[in-house]
Amino acid sequence: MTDTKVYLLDGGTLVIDGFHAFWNRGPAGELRFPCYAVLIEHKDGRYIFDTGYDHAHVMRVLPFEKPLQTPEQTIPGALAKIGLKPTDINYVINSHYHFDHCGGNKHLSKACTVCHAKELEASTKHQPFEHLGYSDMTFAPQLAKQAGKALPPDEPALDMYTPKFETITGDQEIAKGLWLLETPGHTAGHYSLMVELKNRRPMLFTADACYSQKNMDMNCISSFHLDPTASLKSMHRLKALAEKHNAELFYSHDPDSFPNYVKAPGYYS
Ligand SMILES: Cc1ncc2c(c1O)COC2=O
Ligand SMILES: [Zn+2]
Ligand SMILES: [Zn+2]
Repeated sequence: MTDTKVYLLDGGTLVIDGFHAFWNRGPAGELRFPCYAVLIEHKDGRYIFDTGYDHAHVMRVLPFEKPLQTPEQTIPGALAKIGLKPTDINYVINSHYHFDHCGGNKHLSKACTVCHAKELEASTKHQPFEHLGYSDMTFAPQLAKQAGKALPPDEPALDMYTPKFETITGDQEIAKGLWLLETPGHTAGHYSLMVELKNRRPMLFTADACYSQKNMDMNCISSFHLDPTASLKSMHRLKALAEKHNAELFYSHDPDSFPNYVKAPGYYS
């Protein structure tokens, strides 16, 4: 059996204010942080966990987040760096459907889509204050049309149901050693991912349940959440899971840790 490999695909950066990164703590001021996708080469297929943001979408809807993204930091560009095409991806799993985690889904036309049932529902039926988060609906054009949500005028729409769109609930081992773990609060159906590997400690990808090591150390959640209390509980769950499984935590938006992460074409196995 080929060993599972994990590639981190650099997706460029965005800017938010320090009071968004560290809710009600700050300090204020621009904080530029990384976005990335996780590619897992597994014996059962190629999985991508989160797909970063679409530059054109951010410039249209949230230009104040000052996106910086080179062609190599798009999903097609990042995959090309390791000799793959978007159509080589068999599964795309989103931790949640905020625009900075699903902007690249539209390229993955041959991938089965997997998400938490509550997250799919939230993508069109959410609180008014979540409208910016759920502003990129290119991962689910059919749902966007039904909900009267905007889609880009000038690009071919993905068929979200081809080859398959699957919703799940609860903690699930979706393939040997690939664990989706419920960490709600930031959004209704937020998932974190733990990958068990042959030659190193498990990798526990927090997604937006914890932006950075500093958030964890300060016991301080980020902003943009649906339920702050649940969000804090999920951050504590991640800390406990990391201790229980001796897993290494990989944060979604940590400008201090990200430079030390091995990025594609390098990989973890
Ligand atoms: C990076 C970022 N910026 C804005 C929002 C989110 C983000 O992750 C989620 O909901 C928002 O309004
Ligand atoms: Zn988010
Ligand atoms: Zn995010």
